[in-house]
Amino acid sequence: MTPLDGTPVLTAAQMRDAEEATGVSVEDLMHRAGTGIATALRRLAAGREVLILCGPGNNGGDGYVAANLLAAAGLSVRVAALAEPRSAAAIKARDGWGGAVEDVADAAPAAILVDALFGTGLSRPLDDAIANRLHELQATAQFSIAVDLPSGLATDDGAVLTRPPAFDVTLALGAAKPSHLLQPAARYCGAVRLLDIGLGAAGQERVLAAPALRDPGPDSHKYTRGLVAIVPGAMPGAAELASIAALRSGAGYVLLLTDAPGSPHAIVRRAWRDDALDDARIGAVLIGPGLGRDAQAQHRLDTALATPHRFVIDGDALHLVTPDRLATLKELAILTPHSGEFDALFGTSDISKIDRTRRAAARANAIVVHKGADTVIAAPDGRVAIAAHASDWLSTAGTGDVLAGAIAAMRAGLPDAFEAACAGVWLHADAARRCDKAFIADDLAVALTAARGAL
Ligand SMILES: NC(=O)C1=CN([C@@H]2O[C@H](COP(=O)(O)OP(=O)(O)OC[C@H]3O[C@@H](n4cnc5c(N)ncnc54)[C@H](O)[C@@H]3O)[C@@H](O)[C@H]2O)[C@@H](O)CC1
Ligand SMILES: Nc1ncnc2c1ncn2[C@@H]1O[C@H](COP(=O)(O)OP(=O)(O)O)[C@@H](O)[C@H]1O
Ligand SMILES: [K+]
Repeated sequence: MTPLDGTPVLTAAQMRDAEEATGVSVEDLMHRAGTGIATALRRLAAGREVLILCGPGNNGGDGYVAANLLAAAGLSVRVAALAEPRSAAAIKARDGWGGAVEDVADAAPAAILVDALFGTGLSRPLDDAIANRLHELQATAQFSIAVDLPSGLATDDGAVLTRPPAFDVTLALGAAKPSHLLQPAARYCGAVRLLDIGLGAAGQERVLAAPALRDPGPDSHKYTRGLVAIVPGAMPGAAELASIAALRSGAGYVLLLTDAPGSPHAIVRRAWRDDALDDARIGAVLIGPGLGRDAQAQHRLDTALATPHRFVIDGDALHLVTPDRLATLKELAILTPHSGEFDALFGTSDISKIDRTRRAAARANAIVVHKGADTVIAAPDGRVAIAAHASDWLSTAGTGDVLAGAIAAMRAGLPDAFEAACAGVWLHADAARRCDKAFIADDLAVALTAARGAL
């Protein structure tokens, strides 16, 4: 049982290919999966009675294998099935289970509920009776665990076919799947842990991992640490938040282009002029937070984009550019749209958030940080990182400005724009986890120092 950070994310089809590529039989893979599940369950159950619900496919097969191993280890375990197993491997797994098989419809509850009904093979909504029974048994359990995926979730796009109960833990077999991370599905998974079954798969999509950042050394000075220039506009508070976030993420110098006074004093303030960005020491320019969408905003944006800097483009600025204009920038820009800004810039579509974000990155030749409770980061070269859920308390004004500042600091210090975007999203999420409920964006910006300190 390991955390998902940095591991590949595979669709159902990619899982099948990866399983085939191992050359290992379905039966042996099922044995590996069942062994991993049984090992995890022994720890999670801590001696309490376990009820494993087995479906007709290989997910159910995994459940039978685990049940058999747990019983052999002396644990109190019962099995309840929906229907007869269908695949050869699942039939063999059921035959290997020596105990009784109860009917899910009238099985008595247990302290530990294990959902091995459906995994990556679910193709349509569950029958109401099955879904209701799953909810009843989960509600009376002390602890609930889903094998591979909570039954009712689609695998590839975060869709909920039938609403499952919210599980405490989901054991992802072989690799994370998009629905472990994408909403609305991800909220039903609880803590997701990976069980290794020996797949060698590595696609271009990965779960976001902690960045490897270098601390300053004896030769460092404020400019080598990265100079971030921030272009404010109609709502100055947003640019102030971004400035604090950039400093507290480790930027050496933050230049806020305003003549309005403010704190902290560590922020260098200078009035905007059309030549304010003519400084080769500038490592990244952030424009968008609180910019407004008036003529002044458009002028500042056009003036800024005419310079050869590395840009982080957020908020209002995303309404004042086109993908075509972005694609002509000299340096790879980082765009940080929330879903409304994303739709305005790239249009709406039904495909998964991962595919939409990847296409947008290719279209604008930019790094796209598609925000939300399931932030997806994509690069034009095809790399994709998906952030594990951070904190629902991030849904408060100004947290996006903080993210933009953190990313700008990373962009000023790192040559690879995708890695910079990933590092900023990681710091922002970690800062949120360090804050109490009902934190405000100012607290989040301050918590970036601790998040940076933990790396
Ligand atoms: N294929 C392999 O080599 C391995 C698969 N593993 C397990 O197998 C799972 C995938 O196995 P399967 O492809 O058999 O899929 P599932 O076990 O998810 O079940 C699919 C079966 O249920 C039926 N079905 C789909 N939706 C239904 C619905 N709403 N109501 C009733 N029946 C429905 C399908 O027709 C199919 O027979 C993975 O999630 C994982 O748990 C592991 O054992 C590791 C190895
Ligand atoms: N429910 C949630 N769970 C986790 N993160 C969230 C949630 N809602 C919003 N966020 C994050 O909070 C930030 C909000 O940004 P944004 O919508 O631009 O806000 P603002 O413009 O007010 O700063 C983004 O980083 C987003 O990913
Ligand atoms: K399941």
